[in-house]
Amino acid sequence: MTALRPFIAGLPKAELHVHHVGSASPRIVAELAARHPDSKVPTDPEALVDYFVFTDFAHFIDVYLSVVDLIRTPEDVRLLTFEVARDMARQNIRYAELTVTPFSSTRRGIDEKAFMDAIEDARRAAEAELGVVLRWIFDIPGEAGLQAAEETCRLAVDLRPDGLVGFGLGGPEIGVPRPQFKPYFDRAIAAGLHSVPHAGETTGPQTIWDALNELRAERIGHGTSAVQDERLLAHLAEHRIPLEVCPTSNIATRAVATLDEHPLRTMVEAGVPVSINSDDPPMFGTDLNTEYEVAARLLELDERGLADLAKQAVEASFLDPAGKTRLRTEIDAYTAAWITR
Ligand SMILES: O=c1[nH]cnc2c1ncn2[C@@H]1O[C@H](CO)[C@@H](O)[C@H]1O
Repeated sequence: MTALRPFIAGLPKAELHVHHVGSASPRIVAELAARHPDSKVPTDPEALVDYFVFTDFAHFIDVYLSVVDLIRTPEDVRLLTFEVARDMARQNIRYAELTVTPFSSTRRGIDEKAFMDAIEDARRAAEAELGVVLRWIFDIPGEAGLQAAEETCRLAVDLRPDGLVGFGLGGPEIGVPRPQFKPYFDRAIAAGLHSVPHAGETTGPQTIWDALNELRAERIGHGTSAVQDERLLAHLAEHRIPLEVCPTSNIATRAVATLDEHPLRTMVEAGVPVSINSDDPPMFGTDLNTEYEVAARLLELDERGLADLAKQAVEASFLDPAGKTRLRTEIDAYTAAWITR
């Protein structure tokens, strides 16, 4: 723990890149695993720590999907979503755009309307009872192909829950070229959704160019390999396209070898807007507060620098202008009070 930890813990924060099922705490995962004993997921929270050690990105996705398989009823969905918000409230996360993969649930037989009701019910309860504002990004699980794309697009456009703001693309990048998803992103964008695909997490900068040019990305999930292409960094900086950076995730999935080699600093020095995120926090043994500590170390930030980072996430969010102003004001007031205390 660093000296900045208490400041970070109380800092009002927004999180833009965090997966729904990937946010399930060990307690919830263990509870669901006990409920569904045919699963290979351990029922003991301690054994889960070992289960969540990944040999590479493909192994991570296998483990992730085994946890996805524990979510089988609308009540599982509602419980998971509300509990995720509870963990956010404990960290003073005021606003989160949660990446939800409805296809994973509907293909397992959860009724699509019941699924939407479950997340919306949890969203309203989280706002009223915990003061956490949730919004959804529906992502295509890339490994499931165009059928998943079609289904995710249909669910997003036709069922469109009130909290839905964005359309994304997750999963592996190797063997899953971004351009094939263009028609689905076109439809989602025409329906008023923001385009936020993952790109450049496990493949090179061309994937990020494809996300920008073909999928009209407004933000990039990860974008780690952008630093391999100076022209791309300049483009992201000039067009103010933020990267959703998740440092510990990149180490856990072995997308980046060590934290000291993480390219966050190069991105910031190139003038690219960034937000700091936890991705799948319990699976990576982290949380957003820890990611802010990591960022403070990599970028050599003090309290004001951290407050600026928190405000960059607000800026990059899909909150309405009044909501952005409110959260920015809260961050400034908190920081001023801390510094003059
Ligand atoms: O870091 C990540 N990168 C890509 N996909 C991820 C990550 N974390 C969780 N998912 C999830 O993996 C599933 C399979 O495609 C999707 O549900 C996606 O949201």
